[in-house]
Amino acid sequence: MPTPPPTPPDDAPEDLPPLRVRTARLPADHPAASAPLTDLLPDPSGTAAWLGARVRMVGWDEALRLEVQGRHAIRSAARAWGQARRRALVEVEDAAGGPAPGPAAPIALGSFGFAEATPGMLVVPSVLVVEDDSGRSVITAASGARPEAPLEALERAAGRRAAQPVEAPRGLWTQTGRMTQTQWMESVRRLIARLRGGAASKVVMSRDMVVSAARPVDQRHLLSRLHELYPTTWAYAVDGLIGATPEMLASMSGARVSSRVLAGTAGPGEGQSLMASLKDRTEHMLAVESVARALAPIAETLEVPEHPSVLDLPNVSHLATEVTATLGTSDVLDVVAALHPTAAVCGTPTALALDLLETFESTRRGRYSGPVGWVDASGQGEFGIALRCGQVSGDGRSVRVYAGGGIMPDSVPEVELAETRAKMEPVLQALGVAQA
Ligand SMILES: C=C(O[C@@H]1C=C(C(=O)O)C=C[C@H]1O)C(=O)O
Repeated sequence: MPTPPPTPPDDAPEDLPPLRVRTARLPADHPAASAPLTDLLPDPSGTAAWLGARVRMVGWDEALRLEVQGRHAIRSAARAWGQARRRALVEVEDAAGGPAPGPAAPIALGSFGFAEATPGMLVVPSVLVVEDDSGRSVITAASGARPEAPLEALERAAGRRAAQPVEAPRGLWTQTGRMTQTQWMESVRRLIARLRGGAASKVVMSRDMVVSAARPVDQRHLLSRLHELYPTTWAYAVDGLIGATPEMLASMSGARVSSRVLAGTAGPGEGQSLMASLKDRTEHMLAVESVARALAPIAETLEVPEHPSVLDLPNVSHLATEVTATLGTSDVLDVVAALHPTAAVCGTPTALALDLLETFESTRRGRYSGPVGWVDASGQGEFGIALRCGQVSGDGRSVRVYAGGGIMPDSVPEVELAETRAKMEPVLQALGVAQA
């Protein structure tokens, strides 16, 4: 299906046709009701997905795309989505059982750049299958015209899928990214010297590498492998950015928001050494403070646990703190705009860290370490931080893999490099390729 041209959000309002939406609950005896969600995706590319504990969704084709960029990108996305969702015309098919619980149609998936200059987007898929603990529903959407009936759209997708079955990538090779590992450690060493001189408290330095493939990588394979291997994370796919993040920026439900802050990393099962490490506890505290500070002006209540806990993952362990708040707003995008970038992915103080990144980090982050997630018709939603991910190129023949770590005055470059290698592992493992 053709992709509609991007809509400039600031002129999005009245003269554009409203989004039309149809939504139907998937009957329990429908074949698509029990298949793994990722098995419903029809094409090797164009995958849109969010797979987490609260809600899971997969989508394809595009009914609406709102592109944003610049200083207030996330705020303009919030405004444009506010207009689009309020004007949307929603038909609930088979409303006998009442409106479906969980997220309300229409739903957009979103992904924003780490840097202001990087374009970000909200996308409403033409077909979206949504699952929460109460069951599955199918939402179809179109701009202007009446969308296809939800169950018919599923059937058509099954035909496309049969013609293009999921394939594991073959013939992969790895290449260095913008810096070799040695160059990166040298840059970290110079940054540490600056931090010791008082230039900032913490800076999160990232690096990248490239996995190339003889034939286009099937996005469905990458997504479903990440979800299988890292089932306690949030697996996501938006516009070719595919990953499995353990870090929640903002999960909004009613006026309550929760944010899982991560900072401080060690090998799997080594959480106790993190709890005992002054360097990691300090690094973690800076990240928690940055979230608490961003939420305070918009919070009616704010709860920040005194001590972190340990999050254990197959590839690493992290110090983790769950910050919760009750807010005056109920729009997750407003909260995301207030929070990004946190010290977990940027540093402390933010402005000084950004300046030091200009000098020492050559990675073009794109949407890696930016917010990624979904927002529904009432502004509820979840946005994680796009970590443990790769950006699939337009032709599918390469995946740029990213990872970073918080650098402190007492960091050791070799240890930081090992940490980024461990953080690249999920995508490499899902693709089936060894570390360089
Ligand atoms: C920057 C990344 O991870 C972030 C940095 C961490 C750290 O420095 O200890 C831990 C978790 C994330 O907040 C990444 O995964 O690329």
